Amino acid sequence: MIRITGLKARVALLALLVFAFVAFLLLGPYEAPSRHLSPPTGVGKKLGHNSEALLTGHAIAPRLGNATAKAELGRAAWKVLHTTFSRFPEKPTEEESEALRSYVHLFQRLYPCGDCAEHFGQVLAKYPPQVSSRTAAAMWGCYVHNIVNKRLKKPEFNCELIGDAYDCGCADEEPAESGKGTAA
Ligand SMILES: Cc1cc2nc3c(=O)[nH]c(=O)nc-3n(C[C@H](O)[C@H](O)[C@H](O)COP(=O)(O)OP(=O)(O)OC[C@H]3O[C@@H](n4cnc5c(N)ncnc54)[C@H](O)[C@@H]3O)c2cc1C
Repeated sequence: MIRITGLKARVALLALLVFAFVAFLLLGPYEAPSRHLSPPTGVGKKLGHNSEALLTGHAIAPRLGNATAKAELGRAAWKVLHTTFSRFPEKPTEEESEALRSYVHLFQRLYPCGDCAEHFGQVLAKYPPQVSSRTAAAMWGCYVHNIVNKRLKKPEFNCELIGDAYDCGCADEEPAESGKGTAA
């Protein structure tokens, strides 16, 4: 047993006990922190019922919101890719062909959907980008998109129609303004 002697030590001990008692009254009993982080006040309100999964790092991919975002991203990405091919020169320089090859490989590496990017990487390894001409690039793009379609059990696209399918509306010449140059 510890014996406390001396007036100063007793006063210090008393002060410590009073402090602990006041702290208990103000803060309540001590709780060991939970292994799971709880959302900071207000976060749950903003993020809805997924907030816990988001903060603890659990996958939220199976949820509908995420699947929808993945599909939207895919549609937009394919559109950019196919339209890029449709605007590529029919007779590219070596440097232009190299630029397209790099673009496709970087597109794959940086694609924001990780599992999509991983699978597309395997497709690229088997079927490297065809960059010798606009037609070659467009047909290649159609072919690899069909591989992804097949994997996702989506219908095959008829690649003979690819030529008309991707007109970005970004013609080189500006359309003549109506009324411009006409007699008053
Ligand atoms: C590189 C890449 C990899 C992907 N990998 C995955 C994945 O692993 N898992 C996943 O869930 N999602 C993946 N996606 C998304 C997926 O491919 C679709 O974009 C998404 O599911 C939406 O499909 P959708 O039916 O609206 O049509 P999309 O496949 O997005 O096609 C959009 C439009 O393009 C046209 N089209 C269809 N096929 C072709 C073709 N062969 N050539 C030219 N035009 C065509 C059609 O008009 C179609 O409506 C990937 C997307 C990209 C860009």
